[in-house]
Amino acid sequence: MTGEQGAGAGPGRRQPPRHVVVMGVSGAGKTTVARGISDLAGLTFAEADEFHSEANVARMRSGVPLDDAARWPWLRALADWMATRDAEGVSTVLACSALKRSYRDVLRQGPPSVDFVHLDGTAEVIRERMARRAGHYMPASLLDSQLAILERFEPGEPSGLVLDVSLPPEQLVSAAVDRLGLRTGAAAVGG
Ligand SMILES: Nc1ncnc2c1ncn2[C@@H]1O[C@H](COP(=O)(O)OP(=O)(O)O)[C@@H](O)[C@H]1O
Ligand SMILES: O=C(O)[C@H](O)[C@@H](O)[C@H](O)[C@H](O)COP(=O)(O)O
Repeated sequence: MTGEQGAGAGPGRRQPPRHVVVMGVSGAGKTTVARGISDLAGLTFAEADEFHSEANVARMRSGVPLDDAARWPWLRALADWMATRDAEGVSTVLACSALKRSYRDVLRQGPPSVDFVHLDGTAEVIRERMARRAGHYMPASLLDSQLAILERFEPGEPSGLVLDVSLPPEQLVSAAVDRLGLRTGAAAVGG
């Protein structure tokens, strides 16, 4: 599906594309929720993990956390991806850790506007999910370093939506779509 429908485009009533980043530590449910938003609201989905260099993936696989220097080119590539889709009139939803304010600010430099949804929850719930998840390069041992650097939305930062990871995925998806006003029908009517 493309973002045109999700953006509520109609003849003479074209809405600007929307860009949503579902953020949080590894295992929080970003991929699950971002895919659900894509399916429900018609935004084009991307997985930020797929933008990492081979060197970054090898580093995480070996249990060494990324540092800022390893993340800046990755974040700029993600911002560019959103900006390019925006220029095409396509709305997007990205699953991306975006753990620090400065990382989110790089993403905000891409398209004209970005909405963040933070999937926040306890280390216990997330650790248990990571342990059960099969076939992913990210070792559960890196969760501690992710939680240590996580910066929640700060005063003075453009506000974002915070959702509790312990809710079922469908509830998280519909809460995000409703609260961000992404429902295809609603957007078209409002358009
Ligand atoms: N809200 C949820 N409730 C229960 N399990 C979930 C929920 N969201 C995701 N999961 C499961 O937790 C694991 C991690 O989810 P995933 O979407 O891969 O997280 P992330 O992309 O943030 O690393 C997966 O096995 C997924 O099926
Ligand atoms: O900045 C980072 O350290 C990585 O991007 C990291 O945050 C991300 O979580 C991994 O790529 C694992 O992927 P998942 O978040 O999908 O588990």
